[in-house]
Amino acid sequence: MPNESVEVTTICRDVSNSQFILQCPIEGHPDSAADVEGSTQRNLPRIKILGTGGTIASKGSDSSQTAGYHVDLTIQDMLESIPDISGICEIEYEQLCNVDSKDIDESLLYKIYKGISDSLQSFDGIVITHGTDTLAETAFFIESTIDSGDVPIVFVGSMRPSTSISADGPMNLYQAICIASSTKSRGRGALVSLNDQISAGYYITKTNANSLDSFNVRQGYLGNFVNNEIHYYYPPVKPQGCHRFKLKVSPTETKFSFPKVCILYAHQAVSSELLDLVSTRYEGIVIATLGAGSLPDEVNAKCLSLNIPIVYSKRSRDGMVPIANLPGCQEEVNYNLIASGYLNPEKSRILLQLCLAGSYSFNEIRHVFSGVYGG
Ligand SMILES: NC(=O)C[C@H](N)C(=O)O
Repeated sequence: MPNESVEVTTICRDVSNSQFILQCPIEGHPDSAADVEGSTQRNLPRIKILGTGGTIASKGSDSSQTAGYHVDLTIQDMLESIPDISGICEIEYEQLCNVDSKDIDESLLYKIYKGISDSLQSFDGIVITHGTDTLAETAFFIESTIDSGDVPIVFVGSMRPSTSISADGPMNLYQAICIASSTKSRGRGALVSLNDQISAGYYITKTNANSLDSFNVRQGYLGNFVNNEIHYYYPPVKPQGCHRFKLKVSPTETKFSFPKVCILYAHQAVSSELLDLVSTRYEGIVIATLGAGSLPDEVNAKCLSLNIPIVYSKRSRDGMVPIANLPGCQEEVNYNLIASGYLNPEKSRILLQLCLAGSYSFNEIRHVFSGVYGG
């Protein structure tokens, strides 16, 4: 398997004005029942919070507004909305950006990657506040590119803006900080903490556009947060078959970009015309196929005729695309179709981009996807 470094461009980090350190007061926090074993007044876990925006950092114009609000809060504002955590951990925070997650592009993704990588050595846990719409993609990218060792990386967002009645952001943020501070979270990689549940960033999907219980993970939640207690159902574990890519910063470049991969959504009467339209402009294609890899014969034939990797993913939220459902002869040299396994289209897209950035061959890409039972 190739393990070449992926060349990426460096970005200009201008965060010198947005770094703050909250000093831990002498007295411990009376409510600090979260599992932060070993923490003492002098030896609390050090947590880095990286702010990127999202609904958790948003304000509406009145307390009943839950749509059409705007990003407006900094990390500092958000920390003011949660109980005193100075008895639980020491906090340092950095505002990487403040955007709706629809605007998390490759440069911001890389900025988040860099913010996490730079913090791993000096912190015991990292929390990333993020919009929920694309949070799962960022978490997947981070799990695929960063070996965080023991350091938990906890993504958190909210479904209601900060101004709403029963806003969920403060509780979610508080829980994420406790989870990142807990020794129980060590060795679990990228986690997502939302609505009292803890899940693997590699597998989580946003499945509800409105509800507080917006994230779902068919592979199972890893744990739960109840009344300041963190309960993990399993010992520390990382996703099976996750391929780790190494990103390398090239100091000469100024903008981070990835090979272009698009997602096509199949439907009744889908035609190969779509493939004609995009195949000259993209280096790879992911198709949200019908069922478990099903497409009309004419579309399959077009896919096989193109000399770019095409990942067969699925419209169905759950289940998988097995290799056996791919058309054509898989023994053929230059066979360009890949089954996504359990990965949904948006995660397949990121994985394919990472493979293409490393100049992986069709076979090597297939091998990477086989980790999630595709290939
Ligand atoms: N709940 C949210 O965070 C949604 C928001 N549009 C975002 O992804 O930034």
